[in-house]
Amino acid sequence: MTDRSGECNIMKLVKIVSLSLLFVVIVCFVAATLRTLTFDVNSGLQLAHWEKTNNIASDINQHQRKELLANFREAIQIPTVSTAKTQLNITALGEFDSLLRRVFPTVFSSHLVQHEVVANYSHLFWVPGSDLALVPYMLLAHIDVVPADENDGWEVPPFSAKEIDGFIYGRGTIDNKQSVMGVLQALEYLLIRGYSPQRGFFIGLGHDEEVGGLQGAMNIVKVLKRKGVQLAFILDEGLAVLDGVISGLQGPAALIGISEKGQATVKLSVFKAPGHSSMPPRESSIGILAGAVKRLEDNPMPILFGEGPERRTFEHLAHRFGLPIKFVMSNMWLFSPLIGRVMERSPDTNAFLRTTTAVTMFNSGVKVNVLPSLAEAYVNLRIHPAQTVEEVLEFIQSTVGDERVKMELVNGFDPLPVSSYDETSFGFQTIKKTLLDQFPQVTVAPGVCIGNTDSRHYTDLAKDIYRFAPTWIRPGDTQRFHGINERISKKNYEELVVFYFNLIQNCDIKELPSPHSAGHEL
Ligand SMILES: CCCCCCCC/C=C\CCCCCCCC(=O)N[C@@H](CC(N)=O)C(=O)O
Ligand SMILES: [Zn+2]
Ligand SMILES: [Zn+2]
Repeated sequence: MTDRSGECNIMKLVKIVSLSLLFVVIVCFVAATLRTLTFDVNSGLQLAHWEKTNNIASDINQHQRKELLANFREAIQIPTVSTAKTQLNITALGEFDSLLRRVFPTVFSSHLVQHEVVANYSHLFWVPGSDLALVPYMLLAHIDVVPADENDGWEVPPFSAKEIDGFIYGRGTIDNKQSVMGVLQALEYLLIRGYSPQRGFFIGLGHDEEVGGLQGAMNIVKVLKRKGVQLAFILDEGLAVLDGVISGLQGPAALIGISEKGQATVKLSVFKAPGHSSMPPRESSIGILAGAVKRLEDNPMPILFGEGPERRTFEHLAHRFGLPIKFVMSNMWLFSPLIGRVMERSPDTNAFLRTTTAVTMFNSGVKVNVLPSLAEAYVNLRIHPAQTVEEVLEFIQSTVGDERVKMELVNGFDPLPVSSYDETSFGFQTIKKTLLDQFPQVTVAPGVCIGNTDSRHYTDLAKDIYRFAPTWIRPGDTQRFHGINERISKKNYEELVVFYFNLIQNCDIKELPSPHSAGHEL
């Protein structure tokens, strides 16, 4: 027996020995893997001497400022809601078509622009370039929005486009009418100012993205395939400029989605013979299913942080963290488990770490005194780039661990391929240059888009697909996607118009400048 103080000393000794051992293990691990500890993996990403292309200045006068905002507000006021594949608001989609033709008269009448309506409500524009040797690119956005119920806690009616403190509120303001209107407004102003492109480009506006894009995006892709189109790159909705969202990061970060997570919807069901509620069995179909769902929530999929391209995000951002986080972020190969533990605490950062499991529908029962025969639940999973649909299904089966619960894959697809983002990547570097010219304070990094986009249907047309719009997201804003009080500042909407205005002109360069030449830092 040791006395109380002896016990403490022994504990202290054990702690010291354990810590020393841990230190030795880490050092050995470092030596064994023969890797160099670093502070910055983003150094050297510098390009210079961009061919001058954007000769048309992007200044916006007072009249245009009013005009572009009025056009945007009208777009928000049209409830182009998609509820299910067969439940689209076609009246609103028709109205939206008329709005586009009315507020962008130059786009619809210019001899430089070819336009066709696809699958009744989607739009495809083609602006041929003067230099046929330059491979065209494509800008994507979607017209439809998810439903919005004023009673959920909206400060203003969700289709009112009302302004509060410099923000326009409404469904679609950040997902994704800001891009639809921003791209066409930029093209309208470019054409009015006499622009004609050297590199041709397409614009694709889907009308059913929120329910999978099976009509809009898929038919636009068919049209393009028939024409034999191949694209240099595609830019669609997705990630954004995050300002104050990543804790510890100095300054805002523009995350350009170079991939997007996969998705699976799984139906779980339990069947039991119905009966009188006065003689219930020990377990009901609802009880069995509730248990299965609870086990899924209690046992999240494993943290895979560092095993997919999300690792590159933090390596690119590392130099914008203070010590010691900077050191940790620069050496993800060693510290990713530690970072994962911290990031899983918040839903938006957790989404980058693992395949997420969301129980989104639960149905059963028809009457208070009838034991229901059937209980059904739908689980929506967003698949981390290092996993597949098949692996996710195996995980669900073993976690549920109850043969009475039937599992059925409703639909699913694996994570999308990773697009290039190195110094020779035309699309990535041109988007990045456009961003840095406009927002020099921003750090640009590749990222994984946690939601899905229409661009996933375009993989046969382009090797490089990017998911990004320069929408500024500040703390609290991530919940506005598909949530209440979706909004964008008037200033930010103007910035989007300017971004697309400059991006289109920047794409006219024949090729990227060679890396490491002196000058403008990317
Ligand atoms: C280190 C990272 C910090 C975490 C910050 C979170 C950043 C959030 C920024 C943007 C939100 C992502 C929204 C992506 C667009 C989603 C588009 C969408 O809603 N798609 C639907 C429909 C479909 N096509 O499946 C979806 O359900 O995903
Ligand atoms: Zn969207
Ligand atoms: Zn959406």
